[in-house]
Amino acid sequence: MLSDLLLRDFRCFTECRVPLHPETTLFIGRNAQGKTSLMEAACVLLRLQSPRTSQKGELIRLGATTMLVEGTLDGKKVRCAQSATARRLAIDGAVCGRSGDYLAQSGLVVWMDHRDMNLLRGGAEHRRRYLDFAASQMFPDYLKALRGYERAVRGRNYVLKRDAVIQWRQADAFAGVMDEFAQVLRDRRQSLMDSVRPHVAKVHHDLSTGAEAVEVSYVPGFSGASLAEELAARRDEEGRNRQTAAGPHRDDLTLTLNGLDASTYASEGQQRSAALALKVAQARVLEEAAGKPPLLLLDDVFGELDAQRRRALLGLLPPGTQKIITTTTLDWARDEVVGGMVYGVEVGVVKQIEAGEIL
Ligand SMILES: Nc1ncnc2c1ncn2[C@@H]1O[C@H](COP(=O)(O)OP(=O)(O)OP(=O)(O)O)[C@@H](O)[C@H]1O
Repeated sequence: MLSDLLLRDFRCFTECRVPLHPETTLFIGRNAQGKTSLMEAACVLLRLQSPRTSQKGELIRLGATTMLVEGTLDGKKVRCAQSATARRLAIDGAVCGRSGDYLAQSGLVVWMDHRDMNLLRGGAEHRRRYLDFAASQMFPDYLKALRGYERAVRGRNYVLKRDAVIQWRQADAFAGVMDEFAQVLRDRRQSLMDSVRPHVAKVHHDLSTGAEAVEVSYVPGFSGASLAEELAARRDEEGRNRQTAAGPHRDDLTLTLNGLDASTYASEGQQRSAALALKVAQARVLEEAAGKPPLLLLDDVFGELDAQRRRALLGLLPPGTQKIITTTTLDWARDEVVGGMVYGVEVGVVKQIEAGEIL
């Protein structure tokens, strides 16, 4: 459990310390007051990544040079300080030189927001990000394979584009490096989706009327035993297109509703339920893997749902899950957050709201 959070020079916050509730912490405020930034800080602290940006400099408050996020996780002090070029991580005062060591000890996270609809409607990169966010929390070797693969495929694409006559020996050398990483990524993503698939079907069944069947499948971006061999066999195509034709960077997920493509066939409400089901399934699978539920970060999700689906969603989350929720309106929350902590957020300042003020 993350029992408190300190932000210094993070986004619009100069300094802010917030005790968190073991179950439900709610941040309420108008748009652009800093609600999402608070949750983002929790995500950066536990996973060293933001679901909003890959540009680390964006997290640092304008005018400052370093940001700090700190918290108490299961009794341990975790700390992430970052400038535009360097990052310092520490657990209980001991510096962690390698992010892998830090991540192995920091907590698990599932993030849900309105952009989850992109899992259905958006390009394959959104679904690959879903795979990466979960798989990197389940498999210790995943991030190393992902970073290694991404570096190699970037290098190979550069070689394919660079010269009028392609230097195939160089391209093949990169393919050799990609091959091993690609096997790891495909195995882990397949194994993740084997665990996720039954949960998605079940959660979606419970969230909707029960009459619709949702199925999710993993579609690897290469099919044979060796990626290098597959690329060698597609040399003509790569020569024409000047980019790497196969590999995990082409992986995707397909979602069907009653056997039909959910991205085109499903209604908006059905797509929303399918996206929620994917995220709840992620939480359940992470809990199965770790033996304890992840921290759930729910950014303005509940306001968009009708009361029935809201209750259904809350009931489907792993029991005892710690949740941080943001909302612009308390209308829906009066019943659901009884017993939790509620904070008002206004231009980077956070103030606790007492129960009497809510009701
Ligand atoms: N690096 C930064 N330095 C200073 N301010 C920033 C930085 N990055 C973002 N902001 C500002 O922080 C404010 C809060 O943004 P945030 O997304 O957290 O708001 P929010 O309350 O979640 O809004 P919404 O309800 O619209 O999602 C915005 O005005 C944004 O422009």
